[in-house]
Amino acid sequence: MNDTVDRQASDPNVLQDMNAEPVIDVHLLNKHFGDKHVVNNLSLKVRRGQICGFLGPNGSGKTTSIRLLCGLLDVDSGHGQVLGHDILAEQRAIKNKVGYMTQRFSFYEDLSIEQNLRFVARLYELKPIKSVIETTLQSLGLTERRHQLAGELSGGWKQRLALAACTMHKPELLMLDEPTAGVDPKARREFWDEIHRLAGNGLTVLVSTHYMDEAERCHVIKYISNGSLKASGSVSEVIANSQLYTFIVSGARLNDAHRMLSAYHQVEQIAAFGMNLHVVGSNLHALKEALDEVVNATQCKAVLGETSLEDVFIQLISSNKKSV
Ligand SMILES: Nc1ncnc2c1ncn2[C@@H]1O[C@H](COP(=O)(O)OP(=O)(O)OP(=O)(O)O)[C@@H](O)[C@H]1O
Repeated sequence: MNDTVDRQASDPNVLQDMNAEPVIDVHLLNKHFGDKHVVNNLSLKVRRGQICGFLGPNGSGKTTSIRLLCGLLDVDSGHGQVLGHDILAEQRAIKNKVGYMTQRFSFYEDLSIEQNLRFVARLYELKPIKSVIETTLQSLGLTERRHQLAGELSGGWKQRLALAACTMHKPELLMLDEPTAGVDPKARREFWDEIHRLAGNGLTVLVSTHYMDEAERCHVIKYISNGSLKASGSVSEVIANSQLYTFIVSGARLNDAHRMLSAYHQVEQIAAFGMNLHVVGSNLHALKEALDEVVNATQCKAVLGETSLEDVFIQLISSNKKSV
């Protein structure tokens, strides 16, 4: 394979303009529901054309933050701009320029793709309606299925219809809330190819996901927990900043190695991956000491590997649980 293409595919930042103007630039946002502090001093900056992955455990406040940024919910405090509009005073202007795909995007199942799109086009008062629908059908490869009922579509085609519906008014910012939950890997890959194509044309995308492979396809990621930003940057920056070390352990007595390693406090994570164990810790010296003892006792082999984004997230989730 061509080296340049390969490098660009694995590092989306190669294609990024880090000097592009910020599309989301908000500071110290807070939102409570009753006595629950759901968004906690959250500051975010996302630049034009970036695909920003929004990650965090269930209930960490991703959906609520997206709704604050879209202008669908009022912030309790904080300030900033989305697409150059004040998030406190100009929510209507923001709503008009944002495409929002909710977690459970719903269609009229007994209407066709085309009829569903016509319904959305009327809501947005898009004109001329016929050509808007034709262009949308064409750009998302839906033309041949235009008469198919939405209720009969597979998960992947439903997502494509949802994407068509939330991009047909030509938003400048797309907010996608777990858009591919329950969609098969091939359809997810196609969906992400489409997201990259849209971003390549200047659309900015904020997308929440629990899938690590999707996080790795983002230009930047923001990890939140309890409504606060805990990690931010490109995938490689977030991994490097975690200062975690990962050893790959293999051998015939893997179960014994697992059991023994569990007793060491310096071993912060152990996870089985096929025929190997991934053993993670933040103190390299102490981790090596533990591994030396276990390797001697079990005749297993331990080699320093690469820390994955998943290792980092598991660490962030567990460290947050300990501090709560
Ligand atoms: N309208 C509401 N009223 C009261 N509590 C709410 C409301 N909306 C969200 N919450 C609570 O706020 C917290 C954050 O929810 P939110 O949906 O923003 O998290 P999330 O990170 O998107 O979660 P998930 O990954 O599960 O979708 C949760 O505890 C949720 O129950």
